[in-house]
Amino acid sequence: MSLSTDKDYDLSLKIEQGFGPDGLGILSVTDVPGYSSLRRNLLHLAPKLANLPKEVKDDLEDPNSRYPSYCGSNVWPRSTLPELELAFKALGKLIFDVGLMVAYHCDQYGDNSMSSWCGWHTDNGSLTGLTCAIFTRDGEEIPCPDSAAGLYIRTRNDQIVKVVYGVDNIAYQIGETAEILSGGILRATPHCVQAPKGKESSGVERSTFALFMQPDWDEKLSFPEEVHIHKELIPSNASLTYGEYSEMVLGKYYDKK
Ligand SMILES: O=C(O)CCC(=O)C(=O)O
Ligand SMILES: [Fe+2]
Repeated sequence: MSLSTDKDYDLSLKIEQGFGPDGLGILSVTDVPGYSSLRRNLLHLAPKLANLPKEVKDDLEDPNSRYPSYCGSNVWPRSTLPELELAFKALGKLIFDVGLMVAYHCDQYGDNSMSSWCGWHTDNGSLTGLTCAIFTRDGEEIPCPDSAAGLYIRTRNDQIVKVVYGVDNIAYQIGETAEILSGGILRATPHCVQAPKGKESSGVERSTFALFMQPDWDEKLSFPEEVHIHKELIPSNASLTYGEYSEMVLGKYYDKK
């Protein structure tokens, strides 16, 4: 695979083992211009830093940041090893730039392309009734040009499955409230909608109808001990009404971004 970029790199990605389900989860990138010398420059400064007198090194420590804190200010040995800052930043920037290119290639395996029309989510109510969608172009119904497009769900054992049902069927999907009310026996169905891809797909529209069924606004929900959804929002042994629960979830999506 080769990584293309707006920069002047022509990189070949040497995949030792893929990132995929059977891979080791690591890959190596070769032939990055400038990398060898930046690597050597920085790594040879490490023993020099380690061999500085203890009082100098103590000054470089920041216990308040718990040493690796992400948001603390950097501390550089500017008077004793001035070249370290530049070497550190130069190598870091290069690894970051290449990492962005790797991330771009990873995106095709992630949610980004799969959930292109509607991102992964679970519905908030109890059950969602869904019609089978129609596809149109300029108002005329057409067969969907890409058989991979449409609704996908994630099963309990983490399989991604395309949902197929007939035009005369109504599909019902489990929502979060059914999970709560059933004490976790039913599980809210994670789902997303993938847009059609390819040349044939330009101008294609998809229409469907989703009917969300939900408890009364004031109905009390008692949450099971173990909640799988929105864990961070729900205090333990919570007793909230459906309305309070819905407001909390909507707040998470819309207010706290
Ligand atoms: O478009 C679909 O088939 C599903 C829509 C959906 O997930 C939703 O509206 O919550
Ligand atoms: Fe949905």
